[in-house]
Amino acid sequence: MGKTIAVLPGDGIGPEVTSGAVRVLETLSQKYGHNFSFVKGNIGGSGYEAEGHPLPESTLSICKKSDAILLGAVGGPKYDTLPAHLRPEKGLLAIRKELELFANLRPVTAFDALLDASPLKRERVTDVDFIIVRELTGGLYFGEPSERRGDVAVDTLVYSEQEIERIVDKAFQLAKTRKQKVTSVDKANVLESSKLWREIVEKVAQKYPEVTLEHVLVDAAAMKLITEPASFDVIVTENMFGDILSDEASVLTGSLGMLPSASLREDKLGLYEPAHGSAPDIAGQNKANPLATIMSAALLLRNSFDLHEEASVIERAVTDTLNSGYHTADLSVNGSNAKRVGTQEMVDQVIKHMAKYMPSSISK
Ligand SMILES: NC(=O)c1ccc[n+]([C@@H]2O[C@H](COP(=O)([O-])OP(=O)(O)OC[C@H]3O[C@@H](n4cnc5c(N)ncnc54)[C@H](O)[C@@H]3O)[C@@H](O)[C@H]2O)c1
Ligand SMILES: CC(C)[C@H](C(=O)O)[C@@H](O)C(=O)O
Ligand SMILES: [Mg+2]
Repeated sequence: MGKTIAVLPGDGIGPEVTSGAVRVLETLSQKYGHNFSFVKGNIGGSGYEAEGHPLPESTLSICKKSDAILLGAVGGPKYDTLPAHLRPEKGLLAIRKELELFANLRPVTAFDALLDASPLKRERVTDVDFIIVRELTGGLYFGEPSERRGDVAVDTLVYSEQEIERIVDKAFQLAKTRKQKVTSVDKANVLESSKLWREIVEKVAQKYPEVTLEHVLVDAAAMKLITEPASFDVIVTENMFGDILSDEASVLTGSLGMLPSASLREDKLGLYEPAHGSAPDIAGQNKANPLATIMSAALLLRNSFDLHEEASVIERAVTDTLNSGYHTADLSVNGSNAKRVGTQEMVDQVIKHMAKYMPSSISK
């Protein structure tokens, strides 16, 4: 199958981790005879440096012509003095909005090899396997006005019924294929937008009688992620709550470098990126954990290309790599087989472990 993947490395560790994921995808493309082609585009601070804008027109056009998008990360202190509309993060928000990528899926899985890498007790993180469904194109990030008025600053939190309904429906659809439980997170004791959110969740839930629904206020949800993380299946929430809770949830897996994500819309085009940022503190040092981006590539194969076997080759190879003791410096792994390696060596190990699950010659 000829498929085009737009690759937007971005800033900081973005280029290091995306190049690793591209090597993984190239290996699969070759072994399965898929003929993937990769087209690079600029985004974020590097978009501004190369083309004067954090989301250049050329990048948007490449993405619109592609079958899927793989993104690294944007941002960094060297861009802090840019005017607000040229900041790297604006490029990321703009691509999500322009392409209507309203559903951000962030799976949180505790790997056996990393149960002691989390600061929580291993009993607590054993069996952690949930997914955060974060609304991605509404809420405080996009509401107008968002401005300064003298010594006052204003941001606006807006949600329409339709925006809530489509993300909540996505969450229930997913729950049907998993453990049949949805936890809706809001702040309905205070916010009007959350009251509407809860009403719509109740309405959508009626279509899915087989799925158990619970409502949890966001402050309590932040606590429960630590005290009862294995009790969750699908968590659905608005944009900013989802942003904050997903970084918190990453700690259960051992590192922010372990959390992949898929940003989806109604058709097959999707944008796949690690949940982490550009990690300026370790950029360019071959220290970044590439697994979140590699696992995002697996989500790309599953969601945009329906290549489930190929996706599971990646997922099994990641598990085997970790089981063999290989890990990057962000993961505290101490067993007798522990081997600390750099970004590129970690990618090499994943590719090595993929070999045993792939056909030895081109089969399609
Ligand atoms: N999707 C994105 O592009 C995205 C997401 C979050 C933050 N950002 C941007 O990134 C910049 C830095 O933000 P931050 O420092 O708050 O968050 P960050 O996620 O970049 O880093 C937080 C901490 O986690 C570590 N870390 C993150 N990813 C890692 C990986 N793959 N391997 C090993 N360690 C990793 C970093 O070294 C750092 O100590 C900011 O400009 C921010 O706006 C971008
Ligand atoms: C960089 C920033 C705009 C972004 C967000 O808040 O959505 C990031 O934190 C993320 O989680 O993808
Ligand atoms: Mg975030």
